[in-house]
Amino acid sequence: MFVPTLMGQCTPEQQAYWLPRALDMQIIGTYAQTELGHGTFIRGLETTATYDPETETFVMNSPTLTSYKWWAGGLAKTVNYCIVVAQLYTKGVCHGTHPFIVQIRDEETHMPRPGVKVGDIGPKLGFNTADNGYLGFDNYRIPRDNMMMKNAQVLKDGTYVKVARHGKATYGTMVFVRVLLVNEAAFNLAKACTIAVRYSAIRRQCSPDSEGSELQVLDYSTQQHKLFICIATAHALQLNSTWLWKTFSDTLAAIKQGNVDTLPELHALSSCLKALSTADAASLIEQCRHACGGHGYMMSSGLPYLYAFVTATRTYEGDYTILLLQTARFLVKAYEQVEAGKPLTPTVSYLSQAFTGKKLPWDSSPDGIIRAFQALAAGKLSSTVKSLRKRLESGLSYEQAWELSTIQLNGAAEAHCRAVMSQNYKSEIERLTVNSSPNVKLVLQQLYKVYLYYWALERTGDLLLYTSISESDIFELQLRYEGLLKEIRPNAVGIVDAFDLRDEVLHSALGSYDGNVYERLMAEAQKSPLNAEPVNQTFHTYLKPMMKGKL
Ligand SMILES: Cc1cc2nc3c(=O)[nH]c(=O)nc-3n(C[C@H](O)[C@H](O)[C@H](O)COP(=O)(O)OP(=O)(O)OC[C@H]3O[C@@H](n4cnc5c(N)ncnc54)[C@H](O)[C@@H]3O)c2cc1C
Repeated sequence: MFVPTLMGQCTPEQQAYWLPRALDMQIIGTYAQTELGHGTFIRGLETTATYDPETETFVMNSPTLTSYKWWAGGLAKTVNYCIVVAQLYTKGVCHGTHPFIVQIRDEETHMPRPGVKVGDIGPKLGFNTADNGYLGFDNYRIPRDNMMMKNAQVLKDGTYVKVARHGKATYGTMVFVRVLLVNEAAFNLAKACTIAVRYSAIRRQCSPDSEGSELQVLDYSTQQHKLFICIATAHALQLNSTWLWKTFSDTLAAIKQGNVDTLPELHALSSCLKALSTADAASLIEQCRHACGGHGYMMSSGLPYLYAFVTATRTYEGDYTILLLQTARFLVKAYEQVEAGKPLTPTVSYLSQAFTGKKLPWDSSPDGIIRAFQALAAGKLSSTVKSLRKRLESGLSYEQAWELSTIQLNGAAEAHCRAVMSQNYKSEIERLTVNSSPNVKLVLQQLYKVYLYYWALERTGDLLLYTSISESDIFELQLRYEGLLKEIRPNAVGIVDAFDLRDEVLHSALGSYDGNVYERLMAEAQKSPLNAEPVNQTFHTYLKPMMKGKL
């Protein structure tokens, strides 16, 4: 976030000074926005930057305990500079939050500068090799030029000037980081499925008949149900991240031509894709861990580390719920546009279905299922808007009615995102496999079908509400899904090998290419410090005295 923010929020002159220093690692920086007391509610941040025209400096202060910056990566011990988001005061007026470049440590001695209080926030669920830190200021002065002045400036005499431009630059940093996160979710999920699928081919457990040999656990239908959706989702997320990047580039090109119409759609898409991809990846990595039984609980499996890493991405750079609610705001506006007979942008054009007054006829083909997901999203949105309006009619304010409807709004946004992801996944596979061999095409089609069937079966209640699907259709779909798992099984190891992840990258005793699971588990166990001596001191200090009744 440090470098992208320098790119997005600095004037060209500021960039010319700061970017080379950051890119050459002459300075190391982080992005400190979140405080002990506020994360999501950015307007509630309490750190202040008060301009003093006498010295042409900003005076940074942390007026309360809750105003301390909290969480920034590398802040505790590593970085010497920091982008700090603070409430800007000049001429006695608060102009809201703005970013500042703040030197927090001496460039030679690395000592914290006088007036800067910096430290480590302590152990976390994961990320324990990152020194996430806290930061407070006591009348700490920074030069006026260190305000990042692309979007607003404070002149030497303290006059505040807002630079009129639309949010292109801010969108740039935000969407860039979200594309990275969707991509990273795909990459980490691919690692987890490689580990779990390879291990499931090595692991044998139980035998269907008392005489027969034990089965590879990958042969069990329930194991395939746990794992093949993980492979399909890793593909879906990867393809959606490249699609999002392309949509972003197209939007930037349109903005250059003066057309900003698709900006709200891009914002809505990047919000829900970040939310869903990080949440799906985290829960499916946990599913991969379940699929590896007890050994999956070992740190040496690599899975706990992957889970701890990815589950944090659901929270940072926009919490899951908050991002879905942002998408929901866009969807409600789109719904109102359909009502008013106005045209819609491409990813929401399906919403017009909500106004037909009929259930969508069920069609179990892949395109039919995608249309059903769209009908489901349109139906959910429509009933959410009804709830919202009912609450407004009862005399509540818009914000009160909105708040009471947020559970449904989140559901509608999730359904919309699932429909978008499904559609992109299928169309990207079709586009990319035009010249592929029939066998490659077949396998990739099987995987997107797994994704579609899996989510249709997960949402049968909604499908019954918004499409004409019947009990026998669901029964039929379930059988097709189970049949598909059996078709994928012979290729499962080959498909995860195709992620082409080296052992050094997987870092897992269970998932190495050679399949020497038990040898590697034992070798890792030997590294435990407890195995360094035959008798541990605690025996003499505590156990023996207790056993001999002499404690
Ligand atoms: C590993 C990690 C690294 C991080 N790195 C950085 C960093 O480098 N720099 C930085 O500045 N920050 C960083 N963060 C902080 C991160 O950005 C915040 O944790 C995140 O923005 C959420 O804010 P919060 O923790 O204050 O949660 P809160 O905003 O307090 O949310 C708590 C709960 O309340 C819900 N909630 C909040 N507001 C609403 C609302 N209006 N409506 C409905 N529900 C609501 C949320 O959904 C959530 O469930 C990091 C966090 C983690 C975990």
